[in-house]
Amino acid sequence: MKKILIIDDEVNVAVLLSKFLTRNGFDVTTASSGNSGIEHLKKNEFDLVLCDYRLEDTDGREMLRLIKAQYPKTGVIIITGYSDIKMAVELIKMGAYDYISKPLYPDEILNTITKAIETRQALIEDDEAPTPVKVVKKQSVLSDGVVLGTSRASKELFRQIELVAPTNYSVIILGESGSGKEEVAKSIHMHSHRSGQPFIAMDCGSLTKELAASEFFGHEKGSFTGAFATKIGHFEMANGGTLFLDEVGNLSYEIQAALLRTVQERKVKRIGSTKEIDLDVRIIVATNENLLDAINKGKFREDLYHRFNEFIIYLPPLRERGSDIVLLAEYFLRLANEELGRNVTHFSPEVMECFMNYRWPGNVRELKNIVRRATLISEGSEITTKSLPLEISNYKMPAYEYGNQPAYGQPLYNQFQPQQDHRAELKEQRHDLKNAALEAEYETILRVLREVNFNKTKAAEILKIDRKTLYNKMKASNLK
Ligand SMILES: Nc1ncnc2c1ncn2[C@@H]1O[C@H](COP(=O)(O)OP(=O)(O)OP(=O)(O)O)[C@@H](O)[C@H]1O
Repeated sequence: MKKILIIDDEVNVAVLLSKFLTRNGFDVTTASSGNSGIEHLKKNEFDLVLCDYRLEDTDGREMLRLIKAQYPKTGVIIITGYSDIKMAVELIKMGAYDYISKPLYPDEILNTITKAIETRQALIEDDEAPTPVKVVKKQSVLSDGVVLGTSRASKELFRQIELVAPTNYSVIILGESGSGKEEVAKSIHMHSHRSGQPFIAMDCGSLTKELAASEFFGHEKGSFTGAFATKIGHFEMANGGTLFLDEVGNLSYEIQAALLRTVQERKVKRIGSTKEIDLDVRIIVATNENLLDAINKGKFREDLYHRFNEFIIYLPPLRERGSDIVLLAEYFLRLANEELGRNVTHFSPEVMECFMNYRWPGNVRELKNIVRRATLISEGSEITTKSLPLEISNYKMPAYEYGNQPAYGQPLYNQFQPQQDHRAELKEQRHDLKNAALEAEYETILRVLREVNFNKTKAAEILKIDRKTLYNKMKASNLK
């Protein structure tokens, strides 16, 4: 039986917790002060200590320091009366397994305790003593296939990811389309203690009203016409891990209400089932629209917004990320070479200058795409301006933005230089009809996306397809 020590000077809380944990199969000891807690620690070996932050004779930080020094394999969870992200991060860095704030939810406590004990067990088996919490890697370029960038904006972004990742806070990521919001969400997940659990991404923009509930909560076979088989919802799939809701502002008001209930109660019921499933899911949402505006217009629920708004990350557009453009372009060139079996080694200085000047309405997604196409159609080892679409190679910055110095070390690119569009050549490489049709579809989608600044809702309208179809086509042709 696993042994837990509760240190809390609020006797009612200690008694309630002790009864609840005993009922759930733990061997519980309580102490009403730091000193008596220390006495218990000297006499018995505990798997876990649940320690209140404010104690009459000491505080949670001191207790944590002492336990980590003298009983390094005992897990510590700190309980506080209010939620404070800075303190949470500090305690976790000092070696606390987690930090929970009052009011205490039984399921949350049980989940956290179980995980803390499992982690301790793994540590004992590996015969390792250090903190079970993963520390975010401090490298500046690549982590998990994500270019972290070296611009000031990227460094600040990284600092925020590092701050929030180890906590259980819900996060809102704000940023233009294609700026890398999903990559940020993945980084948060990968650097949290949930990294071994699923990361499930949902594009809320492509959910139809009819299917949304089923996608979120799942359904039982036969629960409505068309429910031919049991379906597991995204909440259930993400259990233990992170659920990422992209373009959350597009959800209907009704589904927002159901979402709020699920998040508050931490339980989910498949449609057509009476069985409640306990949930331990961290939620990260992303949006490229102003949710406060949506709240004012009655399109987004304020209570749901506050549930999500425990931490906000603003992701700057690519045009504001200076040196990152070079790093990203070089990274995408490597990816494209691998994917297409090419050996293009570098960009000409003029290309880099175009990249630095262009406004990138489609952000990182557009850059990735442009580099991939240029790699495909380039003839030698260098990507020159001939391989860029005219709108990029001919892009001229407004004079007030341009300044007098070349941006990338070499003479300014002459915008009147004759341009050759190699897309015709690319088409010639495609011999069969299916590829030609796909190529034409790709060109049309890309052109429309550019026209509407990569707004997928508008693009789907112009292309006369629904958002889900657009989303799938973008994914299939590597535009996503
Ligand atoms: N820092 C990065 N490193 C490597 N690839 C990146 C980075 N940021 C974005 N990308 C790539 O750019 C593309 C767009 O990124 P992502 O889907 O995360 O953007 P988004 O902001 O979520 O877009 P949307 O608003 O349209 O959902 C993806 O292919 C992604 O892999």
